[in-house]
Amino acid sequence: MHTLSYPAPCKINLFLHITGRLSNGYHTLQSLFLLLDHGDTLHIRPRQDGQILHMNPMAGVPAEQDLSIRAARHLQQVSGCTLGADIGCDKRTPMGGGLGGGSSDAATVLMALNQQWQLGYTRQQLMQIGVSLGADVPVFIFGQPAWAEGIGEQLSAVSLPPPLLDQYYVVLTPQVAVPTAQIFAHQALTRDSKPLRISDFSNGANSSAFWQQARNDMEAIVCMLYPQVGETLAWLKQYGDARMSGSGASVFVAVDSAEKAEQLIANRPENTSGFWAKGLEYHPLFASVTDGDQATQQVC
Ligand SMILES: C[C@@](CO)(OP(=O)(O)O)[C@H](O)COP(=O)(O)OP(=O)(O)OC[C@H]1O[C@@H](n2ccc(N)nc2=O)[C@H](O)[C@@H]1O
Ligand SMILES: Nc1ncnc2c1ncn2[C@@H]1O[C@H](COP(=O)(O)OP(=O)(O)O)[C@@H](O)[C@H]1O
Repeated sequence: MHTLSYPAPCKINLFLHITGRLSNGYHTLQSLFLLLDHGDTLHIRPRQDGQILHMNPMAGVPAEQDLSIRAARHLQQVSGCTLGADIGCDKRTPMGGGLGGGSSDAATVLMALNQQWQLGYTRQQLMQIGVSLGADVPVFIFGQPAWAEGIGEQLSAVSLPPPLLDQYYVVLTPQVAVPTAQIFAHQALTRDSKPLRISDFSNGANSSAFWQQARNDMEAIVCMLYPQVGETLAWLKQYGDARMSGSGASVFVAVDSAEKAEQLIANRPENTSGFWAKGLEYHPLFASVTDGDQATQQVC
């Protein structure tokens, strides 16, 4: 079989509230995830000998630790499949940027190999397989704008009002990698945000009242520990209601035209990388996974 190419879009968190901490150290949160039409491309070809190999490992990420390789090995293990895969990646999503690049790579590998190895797992099953690789993996398999609870894996589809889907998201990433675990572990992190109800969003997504109470609880700590993030955020706030995505370091703002987005990218502060993108209603691989309750029979 030939090598096939698959997109791995990035995400932004339109807001992120931390509502508590579990006994295993993980945090309960509420967030609104939006996938963007910008991201990595994975190149995947099945192997008959069962090996799973990375064709172009990234500097600083040994193949064994790469989430795309870990996803393929995990899927092989849980399915008992004897096939392997060659995996390559064109990396465009900044690493450690709060844009879920690694998690999206993992999700894309799970969806692609589910097809190539003819495993027949449903969306729900693949999401369960994905969550053990990272809290952010299921949302990419879910594949739609999502209201997230639990550790980020309990997902409900939300229809975003047209302004949120039609806008142009300008995303800037200062040259600093923020370790997610460090921020979640910080003693000064807000962990007691009052839970919102999904109906607050469904009824109020168009109102400024909803957005005034929707923040990113990790933003203050990240800006304190990594001043470049605070500076980039302050710059972007000149142009709208800018926020940080996830645990940073990326920050974003929505503008209403591609021209404005281009202008912001062209004038962005030194030592930042940037791109603009639009929100996705569906992950490009959404239709490749079935929603049925039962998996179809495995042929691997
Ligand atoms: C903060 C968020 C928001 O979308 O995204 P990123 O900024 O990483 O993209 C996610 O919750 C991150 O998800 P993900 O990056 O998959 O996290 P994991 O690999 O599962 O966990 C990394 C570490 O973060 C902490 N962690 C993660 C998720 C969570 N709900 N509570 C936590 O306390 C744990 O200490 C864990 O060891
Ligand atoms: N395929 C991958 N792409 C990006 N990062 C990866 C990948 N595999 C493992 N990692 C590791 O995961 C860390 C977090 O990466 P990433 O998912 O891009 O950021 P975030 O969790 O902030 O959204 C990286 O710093 C890197 O060490």
